[in-house]
Amino acid sequence: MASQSVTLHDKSFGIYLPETEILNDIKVVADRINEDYASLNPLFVAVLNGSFMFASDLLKEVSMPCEISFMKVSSYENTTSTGQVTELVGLKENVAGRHLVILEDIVDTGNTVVKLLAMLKERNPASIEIATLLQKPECLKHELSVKYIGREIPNDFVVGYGLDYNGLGRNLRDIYKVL
Ligand SMILES: O=P(O)(O)OC[C@H]1O[C@H](OP(=O)(O)OP(=O)(O)O)[C@H](O)[C@@H]1O
Ligand code: HPA
Repeated sequence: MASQSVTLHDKSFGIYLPETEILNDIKVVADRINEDYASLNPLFVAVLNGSFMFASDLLKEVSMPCEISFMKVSSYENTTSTGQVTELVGLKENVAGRHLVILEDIVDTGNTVVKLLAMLKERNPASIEIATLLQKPECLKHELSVKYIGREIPNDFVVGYGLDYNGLGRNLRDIYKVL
């Protein structure tokens, strides 16, 4: 049973999406990916740190042969995007000719995925799509087509299920929003 509220650093958060709903959303995304990539041996590129839980639960529902690797970029301090995406931890795989699916916990301004798309496109993959657990459509600053979206949410800062507030909250099984 999820706690109704949590306090992290100086902020309180109330329950927003229980784990059961998160897992249902992930199953719907995974079913679509299973259909679209049945014979394509996709390479999932999970964006650290936040996407680790989403990547784990999504991959358990993916039924075709596939691979996964991880990249790390960072753009957030406190609860606001700096607009700068830095700290790339690279991908070792040769992605030329591969079908890539970027895995994100959340697309907010879109700064992170736009930068990642540019970095990855330079390496000539056969295709690139984005799968995100959450998207905040009101916050998007880029023309961006996100093919797989678990759920659209309003512009509230959320934590849990991999998402953090200054490092804390990633371990929560459920998603909470700032009160
Ligand atoms: O669409 P955007 O406005 O770029 O926001 C989304 C990104 O911000 C968060 O990552 P962050 O840079 O905070 O690193 P983290 O995953 O380590 O928390 C989140 O995990 C996304 O990667
Ligand atoms: O709402 C959010 N919560 C945690 N990390 C984030 N990164 C972008 N938006 C968010």
